[in-house]
Amino acid sequence: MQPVVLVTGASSGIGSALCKRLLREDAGVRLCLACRNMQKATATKAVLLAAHPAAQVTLVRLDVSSLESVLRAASEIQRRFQRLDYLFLNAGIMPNTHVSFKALISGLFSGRAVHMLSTAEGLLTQEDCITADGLQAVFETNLFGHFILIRQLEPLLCCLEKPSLLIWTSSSNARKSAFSLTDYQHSKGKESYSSSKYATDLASVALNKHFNKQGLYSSVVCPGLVMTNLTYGILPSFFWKLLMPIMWIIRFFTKTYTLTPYNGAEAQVWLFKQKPESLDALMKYHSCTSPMGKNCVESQKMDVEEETAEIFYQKLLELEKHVLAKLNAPLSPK
Ligand SMILES: NC(=O)C1=CN([C@@H]2O[C@H](COP(=O)(O)OP(=O)(O)OC[C@H]3O[C@@H](n4cnc5c(N)ncnc54)[C@H](OP(=O)(O)O)[C@@H]3O)[C@@H](O)[C@H]2O)C=CC1
Ligand SMILES: CC(C)CCC[C@@H](C)[C@H]1CC[C@H]2C3=CC[C@H]4[C@H](C)C(=O)CC[C@]4(C)[C@H]3CC[C@]12C
Repeated sequence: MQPVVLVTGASSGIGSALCKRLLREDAGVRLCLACRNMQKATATKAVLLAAHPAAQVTLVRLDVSSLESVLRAASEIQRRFQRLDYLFLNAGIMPNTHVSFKALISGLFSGRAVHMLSTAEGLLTQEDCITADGLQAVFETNLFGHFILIRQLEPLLCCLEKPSLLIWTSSSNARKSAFSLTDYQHSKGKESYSSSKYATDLASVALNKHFNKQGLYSSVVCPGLVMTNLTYGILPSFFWKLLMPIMWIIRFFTKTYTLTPYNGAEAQVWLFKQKPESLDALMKYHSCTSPMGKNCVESQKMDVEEETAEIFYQKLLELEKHVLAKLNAPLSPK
């Protein structure tokens, strides 16, 4: 039986490149693109089919920042498929981002310049907003909408005979100090992106603890710095034009400047080829690119305590109960 693969945020950037690469790896995969914008999704599907005319590619409408949309998409997916082998939790936002040029300039002359340029530590702040569900938008999009999707799709994901794999797109911008268990939606701070990506790392660790015995595994990837709509949104386009030659030079100092969506998807494609049971729950898998453009995957231990991951997981379950009750929806599908 050909594997069934669902990719959220497949309509552009890393998600779209991932879909192309998965079909190149195995033209028989049954790909489902879960996207909020069906026009963009249809265009991506057409590009995929142009390269692989016999491929099985379907679309499902999914807005991870709307719980109603997540529930609707989950029941549609359950209607279409009997199981899911890989679930790529890739959709994400980094809205209204400001760069601290003061921190950038002083950082460039410090011993931590390369670290700063690969993690953006101390450089970025975001203005977040509240969704129609009453949740912080970055938290709901990057983490919680995906968490509810997983919970709703449990019947398709949990099978002892044939394990399934969740693959979260995290970031090297994920930072423990940006996250707080008492404000896990990051309503009070200005680093909602860092916080939400650290939250994905915690969630992945906790999901492994709770679901490995049911045949479901979870992993985290870092695509590196990739030029996509998300990054182009940070600065005006003329700035990026000026910066591009510098970005290629920075590649000589760090492997994390993967720059193209194709390169950024390296770790996701690598995970697709691994046995879920063979992966280490506490590792993060990084896409890396050499100055000459050669790709590889490197693993690094996450800065996560299992106890914190468990407390956070219990908080997510509480929030799930609360929001589903508000929507009159059952906790898990029949
Ligand atoms: N670019 C980078 O340097 C890095 C990116 N990442 C992560 O990679 C992931 C992909 O981002 P990237 O490819 O860079 O950026 P893009 O903006 O190109 O892609 C983001 C994707 O997520 C989708 N999306 C956003 N919000 C929602 C939503 N509410 N519901 C459903 N889909 C949504 C977008 O849909 P639409 O096309 O409709 O906008 C798009 O397909 C993100 O999680 C990002 O945080 C991590 C590290 C580095
Ligand atoms: C090229 C430099 C001389 C100037 C560029 C300054 C900034 C605009 C960028 C420097 C570091 C960049 C980032 C680093 C990490 C990325 C992270 C992994 C991610 O998930 C999203 C994008 C990044 C935050 C990215 C954004 C632009 C920089 C801050």
